[in-house]
Amino acid sequence: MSIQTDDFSSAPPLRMVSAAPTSPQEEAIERALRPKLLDEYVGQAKVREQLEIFIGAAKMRSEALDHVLLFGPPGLGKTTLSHIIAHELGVNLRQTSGPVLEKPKDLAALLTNLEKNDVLFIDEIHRLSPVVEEILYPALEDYKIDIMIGEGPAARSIKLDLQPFTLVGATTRAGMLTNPLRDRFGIVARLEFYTSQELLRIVTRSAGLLKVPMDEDGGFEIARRSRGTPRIANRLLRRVRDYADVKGKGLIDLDIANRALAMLDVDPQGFDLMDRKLLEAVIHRFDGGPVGLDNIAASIGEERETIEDVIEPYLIQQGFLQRTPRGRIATMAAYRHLGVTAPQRDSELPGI
Ligand SMILES: Nc1ncnc2c1ncn2[C@@H]1O[C@H](COP(=O)(O)OP(=O)(O)OP(=O)(O)O)[C@@H](O)[C@H]1O
Ligand SMILES: [Mg+2]
Repeated sequence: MSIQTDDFSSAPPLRMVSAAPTSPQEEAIERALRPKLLDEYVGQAKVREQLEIFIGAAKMRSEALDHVLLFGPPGLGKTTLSHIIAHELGVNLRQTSGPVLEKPKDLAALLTNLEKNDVLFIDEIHRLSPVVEEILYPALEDYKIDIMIGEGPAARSIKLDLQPFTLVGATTRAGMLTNPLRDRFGIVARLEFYTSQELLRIVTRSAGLLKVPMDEDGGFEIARRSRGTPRIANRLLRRVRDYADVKGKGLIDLDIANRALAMLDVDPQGFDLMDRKLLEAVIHRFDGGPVGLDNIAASIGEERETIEDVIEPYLIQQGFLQRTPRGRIATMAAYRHLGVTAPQRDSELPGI
């Protein structure tokens, strides 16, 4: 089927519930709201319990913690957790990211500056270039690197010993890591979407830090419409606070939260315009699917990667979309949510 994309070519609206940070100010606020201790880190019980034990053991033996891979959709707390790990270990954290490390010497400079048992955090580790990744293998395994000095015939390779250190790698895509890299992580933690109760604890804590008056019903409404994502919960809290200040008396209660979230186009399920656009496209343009990712991307004018990393995981987790070998399928829940009557081929339709 050929797809007309013209009518969707306008820039996508700024996503209220986009999971990525939208501005430098937002990043600064995020830093301020970031929990610093494992005990303050809400949810992810399994990951927390494991880390508590492994961090405790490493400290007891004065060893470097084993390398840690954190993966999961954006905004679930990977960067936060990497800072907590360094803090709990009582060591320095050096931070960089896959795309920033262009040359082997960029990584070598970082590695040789690490002190004993320090944490090196590499965000977007699936985007490391192959030549940089090569340097990393012996560093991870034996705390050694091999680097080339000089050029041409005079070039020679030298081996350098490193201090023992912990690599914490973060990625939204564990599937895009090469096998040799993945195999070098002793601790692999998958972050899950948060429950509404967990998000309520997070927004309540944030409201306290930001000195925003909020009652429990108001907080819960924000929590349950935050796509299971702390970053979105904190963002919605700030926008609902603006609404409460201007349209109300400053207190975030259920009524204010409902009105503010409706104004922000976040629906009762926590879906925003892009979520609805995706579900509508699958249902109306592709008869409910199965439809391939590229066709969806062309139809709604979004990058394939954004759909895969940001939009789709929550829709799938909530049971509105299914990923099958033949493509994406809208479930009965999606039809119901959009108020569309499902076609008479129920036997083929998955879901409830
Ligand atoms: N478990 C948690 N408890 C409390 N707050 C959290 C938790 N996880 C995340 N947050 C809050 O959510 C915000 C976003 O988290 P963070 O930046 O760690 O996400 P991320 O997974 O690194 O996202 P990205 O993939 O975009 O880098 C932080 O400012 C932090 O305040
Ligand atoms: Mg991050």
